[in-house]
Amino acid sequence: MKKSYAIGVDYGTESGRALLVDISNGAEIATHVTKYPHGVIDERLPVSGRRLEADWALQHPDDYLEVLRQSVPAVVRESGVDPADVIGIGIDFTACTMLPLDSAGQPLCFDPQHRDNPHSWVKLWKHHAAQEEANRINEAAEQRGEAFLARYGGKISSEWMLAKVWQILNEAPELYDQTDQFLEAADWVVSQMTGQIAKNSCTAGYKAIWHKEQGYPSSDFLGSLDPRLADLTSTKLRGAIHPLGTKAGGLTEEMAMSLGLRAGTAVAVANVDAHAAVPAVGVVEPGKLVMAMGTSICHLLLDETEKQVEGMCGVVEDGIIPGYYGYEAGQSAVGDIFAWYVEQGVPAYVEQAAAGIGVHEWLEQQASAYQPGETGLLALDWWNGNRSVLVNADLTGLLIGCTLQTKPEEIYRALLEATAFGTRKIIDAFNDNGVKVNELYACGGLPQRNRLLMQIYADVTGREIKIADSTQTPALGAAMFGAVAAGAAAGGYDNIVDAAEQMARVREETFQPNSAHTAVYDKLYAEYCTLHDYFGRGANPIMKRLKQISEEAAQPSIS
Ligand SMILES: Nc1ncnc2c1ncn2[C@@H]1O[C@H](COP(=O)(O)OP(=O)(O)O)[C@@H](O)[C@H]1O
Ligand SMILES: O=C(CO)[C@H](O)[C@H](O)COP(=O)(O)O
Repeated sequence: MKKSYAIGVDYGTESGRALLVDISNGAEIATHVTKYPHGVIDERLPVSGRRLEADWALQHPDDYLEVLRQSVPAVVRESGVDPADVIGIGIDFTACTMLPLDSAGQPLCFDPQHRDNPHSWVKLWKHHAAQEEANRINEAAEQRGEAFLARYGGKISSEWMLAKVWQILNEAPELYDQTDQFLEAADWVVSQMTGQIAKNSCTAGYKAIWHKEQGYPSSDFLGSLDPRLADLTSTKLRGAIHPLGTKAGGLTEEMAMSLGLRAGTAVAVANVDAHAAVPAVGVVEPGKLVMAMGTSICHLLLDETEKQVEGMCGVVEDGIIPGYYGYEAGQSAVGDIFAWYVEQGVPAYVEQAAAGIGVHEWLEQQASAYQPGETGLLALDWWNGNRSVLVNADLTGLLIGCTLQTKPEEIYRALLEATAFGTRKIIDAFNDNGVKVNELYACGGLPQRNRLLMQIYADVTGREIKIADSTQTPALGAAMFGAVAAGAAAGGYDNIVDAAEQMARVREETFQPNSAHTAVYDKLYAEYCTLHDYFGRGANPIMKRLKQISEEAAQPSIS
């Protein structure tokens, strides 16, 4: 029987990767990673070298096209598959990662006239400089009793479209005026593949406060924030929004040539990275929490009903799997915290000792020798703010319990544990509000790299954790949506549930909680909750004040 293939392209924070899979069984035939040439732009703008303020995180849109140009031909070449047998392609992306476009659909930062303006570039999901706008949106929505707020856990995040758009309007009104459309980078890349914009319901629902029946927030509400925003959704956020699995179009001749595929190959509307991972681990029903664990963690869960959960990022009907309400929560930094410690925190002797195996691996080995609680350390995992349940990017990290005897591996262990406590907080919030979490599934880079981390998560949450078989789970999910966009008649699938049945897999080995460890972690978690509430909910916002003092002292030069 003739084989059909699909390609999934996963756009992460640092790199993009393409995965070519066999549609009949999900077998992964070839994969290729392209590091973004400009990486995360958080210090200086490309070309002009202009300095950025704290909390900025930008990207270069051409880096996304570079991933297509490099990684797609590479997987076709390596697999030896006939391009005619590649019937669908899907992409998933970090979100809200957004950019301003001109009337030809091109990024404003490509225009030499605008490129020295930081607001003309892609604002990456972890750009947190719109916290002021997020706070004002939340106050106004609460005062007016806006119904949408409850769907987002009571607070809109600075990571989202409206906060980012409003920051552009506030700080660069002339650039706002020059913008024809603000688009998720995910939708922009699809538009470059197909020659037309087809916005997806996942980013719109989770990141742009769009609702299937109610649409966007009213122009009355937006106008109350700023009269210039009143027509935002009918102008700069205009455009039909399509359900996941929809075919956005076919590859253009030019794109097909550059990718080494056939013109007209079905392209699916884009998806969010973490959300694409859910069907890729075979989760298509309630009760199973999927953790996409990498730089950050996104927690995804399905349920039959729409409930209010404190601090969740959002609940969107059909947002992950059609027919269910999809819930998202998250931690804004996880792997990033460990990376920070490895890069900024360890003494030279650790680097020397780890020379043969890598610093993460050495620290993991050493940290494994400790029992839960033995280090006497406790940390708050807010190195990049708190996305759930406090939804406050002004919060910062904390480590207590250090003595003159504290060792680097103990700090590393405390950081691993802190992120696990952050996840437990999220699980508790779901359970307490009637959205049941019975099983845990993990995917992303971390479960493959750090066994101690996964055991700590099992112990802290008291739950078994199943691990994705694929090392490229979001890309597999994106490829599955590519197969759905192609349709069963063309050799793909008619819906994502059918695709998941054939193409998804988890490993046989799971991480089981150790009940003695869980008992100790219960005590530490109670202490974590005390710190969490004191620094995160208390009337005394110490962390915010420290940030203000630091910003005043730094006197940034951005205009
Ligand atoms: N052995 C390790 N233990 C813990 N964290 C690690 C280890 N190796 C890499 N990391 C962290 O994993 C993160 C990258 O995760 P990955 O899933 O590959 O990327 P992304 O989130 O961009 O998709 C980085 O933040 C890195 O610091
Ligand atoms: O908010 C998101 C999804 O909703 C981001 O896409 C996500 O947190 C980025 O993830 P990572 O870089 O860890 O893959």
